Amino acid sequence: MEGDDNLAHERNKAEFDVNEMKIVWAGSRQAFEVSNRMSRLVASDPVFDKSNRAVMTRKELFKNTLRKSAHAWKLINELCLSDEESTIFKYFMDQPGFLDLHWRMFVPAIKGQGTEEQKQKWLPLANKMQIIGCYAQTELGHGSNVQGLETTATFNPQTDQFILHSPTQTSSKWWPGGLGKVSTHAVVYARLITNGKDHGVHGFIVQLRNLDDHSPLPGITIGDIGVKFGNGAYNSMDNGFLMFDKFCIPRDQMLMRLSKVTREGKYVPSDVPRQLMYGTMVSVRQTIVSNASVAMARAVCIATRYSAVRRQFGSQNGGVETQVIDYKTQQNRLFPLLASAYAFRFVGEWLKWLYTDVTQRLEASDFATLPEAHACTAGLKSMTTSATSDGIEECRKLCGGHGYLWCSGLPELFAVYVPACTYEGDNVVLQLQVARFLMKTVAQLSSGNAPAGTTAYMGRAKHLLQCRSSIQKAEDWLNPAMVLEAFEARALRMAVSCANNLKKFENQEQGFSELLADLVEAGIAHCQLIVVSKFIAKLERDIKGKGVKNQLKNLCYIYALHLIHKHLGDFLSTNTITPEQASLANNQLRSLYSQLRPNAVALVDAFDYTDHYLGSVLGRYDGNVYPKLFEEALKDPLNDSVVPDGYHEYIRPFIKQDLRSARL
Ligand SMILES: CCCCCCCCCCCCCCCCCCCC(=O)SCCNC(=O)CCNC(=O)[C@H](O)C(C)(C)COP(=O)(O)OP(=O)(O)OC[C@H]1O[C@@H](n2cnc3c(N)ncnc32)[C@H](O)[C@@H]1OP(=O)(O)O
Ligand SMILES: Cc1cc2nc3c(=O)[nH]c(=O)nc-3n(C[C@H](O)[C@H](O)[C@H](O)COP(=O)(O)OP(=O)(O)OC[C@H]3O[C@@H](n4cnc5c(N)ncnc54)[C@H](O)[C@@H]3O)c2cc1C
Repeated sequence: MEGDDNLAHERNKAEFDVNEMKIVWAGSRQAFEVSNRMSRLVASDPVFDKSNRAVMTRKELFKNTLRKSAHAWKLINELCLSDEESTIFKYFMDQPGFLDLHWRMFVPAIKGQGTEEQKQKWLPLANKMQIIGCYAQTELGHGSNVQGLETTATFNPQTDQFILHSPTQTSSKWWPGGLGKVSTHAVVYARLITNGKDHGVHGFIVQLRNLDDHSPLPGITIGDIGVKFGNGAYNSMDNGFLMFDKFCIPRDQMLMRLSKVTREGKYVPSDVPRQLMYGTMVSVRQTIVSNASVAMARAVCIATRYSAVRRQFGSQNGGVETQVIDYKTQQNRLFPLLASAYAFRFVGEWLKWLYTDVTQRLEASDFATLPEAHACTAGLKSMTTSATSDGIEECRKLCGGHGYLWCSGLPELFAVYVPACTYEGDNVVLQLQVARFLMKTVAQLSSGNAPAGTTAYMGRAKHLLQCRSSIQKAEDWLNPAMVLEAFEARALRMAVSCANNLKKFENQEQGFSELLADLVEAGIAHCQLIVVSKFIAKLERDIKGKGVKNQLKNLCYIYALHLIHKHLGDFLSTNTITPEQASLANNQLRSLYSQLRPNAVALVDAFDYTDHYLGSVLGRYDGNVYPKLFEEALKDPLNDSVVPDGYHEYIRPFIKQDLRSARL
């Protein structure tokens, strides 16, 4: 059977309304319409071609990214795209570049931390891209430890200026995207010093380059930090370094919405939590969770379509071979990833709601939910990006040898995606923030304060610490209350176990250091509970379309039960479930895989990705894999000539045994 016949046959088997599922995936009919229109707008424009990124030199790749960015900006203006449309348009451009940092970090940092006057001055320039900005926080010596940054901003009352200085090599800014070659400005984080006193890290708007000829301003040393992981991939981004040599900026360029420095040099501390200074990171972490679902879906779409096209073994007497998607091992690796894509989508929707809610509360000076918002954004960013990076690599392996080809789309996707485990907060460091939050919540349980939000379940500690799962048969694992209770009991017991172990240490910080590995596991268990509970909550909503809810139910329970299987040690060692109940979960999981199987291709079609966005020969909508693999191979520059360059110098001497003449 040809690839296109295979996929047509698969699509005919679907038991649900794919068009309605597309709307559930997008979040609303309007969101679907925008996403569909923007992705096709990008795909139809030859400037956004991505086919030769792997064979471009770094300079070509970078210049091509500038070209694409300029073209995108022109189209956004000509077509008067809304903010929502242009964000999605840039996303489907699928080319990491300075635009990401300008719009996702520089502009939000000014919006969140600038005074009204500062916003009035800087935002119109940034919104029209008359200035281009980046987010310069990380230094050569410190990234995770923000309080350890070394760059100084010393107030000089004589000139009413701050003097920015990099006192050591390790204080050089290192990593900011868009800094190396493009940005004219940056929000720079530096230690504020007034009257010889260090007030800790604060944000400043700093001009870096001359607006006439783009040269660095005197007192600024700047450049790109060099080639990063993978061909093409994130190398389109100019991650940069920056050093200040007593570089002066006016006092009104300190971002002063939170704390201030007066004309006399008096420091006026913030009367709101100083952590609001970290607000830009919280906002980006929230969007990274939604991005995780998109990246996971992309890899899964490629692996699912290819697994339906690919056949190996199983033929008798020359008949058709088995589609590899029919092997239970393939399903056991692939279907949980498909379920994870949907799970991350829905938890991303919820996190967006939570972030909007906390933002509104902060505007009304209600800071009560800030710790929860920080823990959720940090923990879910960590958990979903780790799972997605691993998932993309698993999808590559699911595609066998061809998955290793650049044109499968998976190597580049992995290389672009994997730094999400590090940027915007290292995943271990962020998960430890969740653990701290959990330890505080557990410590307060005896005080009578009922925990709220995502830790509300801890308020039922008495029950959850001693309950035994009442699962008796495999179908019981489709009972949402029973599944939730298992995840709640496991998460609470792991957190309480850490808290009890902490008590054994006289010094709590030392205890925390000793128990770091267990604390991370407790944080992950809590985050997995959030994802499962938000998926279950989604099922309780009104979901339209023939068979759509049924498919989502299957995906939800596949997500939950595969986690039980993967983290069985946690569930058994906390006595949350018995080995027999674990075995029933496995039986149910197998049954769910069989139910999902005929719908697998339609479930990835529901992502509505264009072939342009997928960028994969293996994941093509028409399944026409083999002829296109040949076409791609023939395009490789090595195939430009039949006899390769270097033959006469380095191959012929071997064959003719005249190695003395080889130019080694
Ligand atoms: C195939 C081709 C595909 C192409 C695809 C192209 C698509 C492109 C799309 C790409 C999308 C992505 C675009 C984004 C690009 C991202 C670029 C990355 C940018 C960066 O990385 S910026 C730098 C980020 N840096 C960090 O995240 C640093 C991490 N460290 C910290 O955040 C903090 O320092 C830490 C570790 C959380 C806290 O440390 P600690 O020492 O405890 O800190 P403090 O003393 O300051 O704080 C103590 C107290 O505050 C609480 N806290 C901490 N942070 C927050 C917060 N943000 N909000 C609220 N509260 C906070 C902390 O919990 C403590 O509370 P206590 O109650 O315990 O006192
Ligand atoms: C592609 C990319 C783009 C980036 N873009 C930007 C940008 O635009 N702007 C910007 O300012 N920065 C940017 N960064 C920097 C990024 O935010 C930092 O690299 C990140 O915050 C991690 O910090 P680090 O590099 O100091 O890691 P480190 O903290 O040095 O981590 C090294 C190891 O130590 C472990 N570790 C560290 N602290 C602890 C702890 N307390 N407990 C247990 N383990 C610990 C970590 O888990 C990790 O395994 C970017 C980075 C990358 C890779």
